[in-house]
Amino acid sequence: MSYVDEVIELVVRKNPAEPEFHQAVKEVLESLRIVVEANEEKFRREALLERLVEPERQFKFRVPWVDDKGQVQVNTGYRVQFNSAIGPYKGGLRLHPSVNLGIIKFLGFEQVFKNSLTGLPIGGGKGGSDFDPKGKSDREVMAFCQSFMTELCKYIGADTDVPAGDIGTGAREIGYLFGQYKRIRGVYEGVLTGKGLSYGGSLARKEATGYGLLYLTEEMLKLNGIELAGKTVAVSGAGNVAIYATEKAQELGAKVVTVSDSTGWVYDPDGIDVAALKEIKEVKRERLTEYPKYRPNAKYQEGTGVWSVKVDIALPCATQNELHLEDAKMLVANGCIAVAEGANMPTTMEATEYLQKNGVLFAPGKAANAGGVATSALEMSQNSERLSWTFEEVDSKLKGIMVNICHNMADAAKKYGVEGNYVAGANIAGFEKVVDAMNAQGIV
Ligand SMILES: NC(=O)C1=CN([C@@H]2O[C@H](COP(=O)(O)OP(=O)(O)OC[C@H]3O[C@@H](n4cnc5c(N)ncnc54)[C@H](O)[C@@H]3O)[C@@H](O)[C@H]2O)C=CC1
Ligand SMILES: O=C(O)CCC(=O)C(=O)O
Repeated sequence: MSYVDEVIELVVRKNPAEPEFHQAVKEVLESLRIVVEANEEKFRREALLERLVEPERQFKFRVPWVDDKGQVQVNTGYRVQFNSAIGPYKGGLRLHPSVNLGIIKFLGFEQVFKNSLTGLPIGGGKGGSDFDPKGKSDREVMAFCQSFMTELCKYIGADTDVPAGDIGTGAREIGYLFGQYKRIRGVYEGVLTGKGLSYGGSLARKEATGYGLLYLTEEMLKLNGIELAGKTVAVSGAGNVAIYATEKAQELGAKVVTVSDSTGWVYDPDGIDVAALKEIKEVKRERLTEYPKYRPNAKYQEGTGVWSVKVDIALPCATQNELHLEDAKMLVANGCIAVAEGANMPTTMEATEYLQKNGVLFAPGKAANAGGVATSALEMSQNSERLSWTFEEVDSKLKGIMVNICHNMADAAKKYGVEGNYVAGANIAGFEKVVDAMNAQGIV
């Protein structure tokens, strides 16, 4: 059995009931086959792949808090510190009822390669809880965040592990978490990113993942002789990534005609009204059922359906495994030319293969959504030098980083004889730097 297959089997055996983690490992290792085979003896002797798929450390803890009725609630908290070869652990905190250890591990594993691709000195980690902020009062969210940080603060710090937002963790949650860290540890430091602008946040971090996704998409199209302007786009999700992806796509001359949330989706033939979307989701925290009140031509429907619309470009920006083989078939049949992942692992492996085989340009999440964590690293730099950069400064650095990532993934694919396979290119380019740093640091 090949070394890659042995390690995939080991991961499944050692981590049963973690299907998302298996999926992420398979996707990465499959595309590293060419590189691993060329170095098989050395990698095997050094157990390189076994070390890559085993987190350096992981924490699981109780999070008790009191709800508005005086009832004690108990959630489970997680932080997985996956790999620190190239810098302090870095990655978001997800607050969603579906969170379990396997989900956090898949996200942490992806983060290692994504962070490497940014070219910045950040290792990979991820955390979160099965707490659901939806429908909770501000006081309840604060009570949860304070309890969560009371435990988490023992394991993180500006030079060790720097969490940030993810699904369910936005500016409000980051504020409560930061306040509790400072109160317990007594240090004012850049221990979290995605902070508010009045206490150490960076301009453009809020916009960064969505904007970065469009910078990379535009560059990928350009490499293939195609223009973004004038294209029709389907976006899924209606959270942080989806909102700013929609905003930037329209600024660059494309038309976004869909968004979705966990209960339904909107089709707006005139192009999504970003101001209305922000009002509904960021200000009022309402459901997308409200959208047609702002735009009478738009249609709201329960369930899923964004991938059935005829578009040139699809940007999945909601959650993992939201774009299946049947969706990929509809996109191809409707003439879609490119898919770029704003979310983490939103496309199933079968769907990805189908899209690639049918000539659709495919940018994987670890490259396409790296703008968020890259700008978090820029926030860390600003915190270290106690300075704040302008929006334009951060945005132009972000754009440079995304254009670089695009070229690096394209070049790596070409170098290894799989030109145009950006999944392989991104995995290889991310892997090479991590391996180089791991090798230099001995067997750790
Ligand atoms: N916020 C960031 O900077 C980054 C986020 N990501 C990824 O982007 C994706 C979206 O994250 P955010 O926009 O930050 O979160 P968010 O909490 O702001 O928005 C998530 C959106 O996805 C929808 N959603 C969540 N679970 C769903 C489900 N099971 N079915 C259908 N819709 C669902 C929600 O209704 C919401 O509209 C996630 O995969 C996240 O890991 C990746 C890189 C950075
Ligand atoms: O900004 C960060 O540190 C983390 C972003 C994140 O969680 C991700 O890239 O998936």
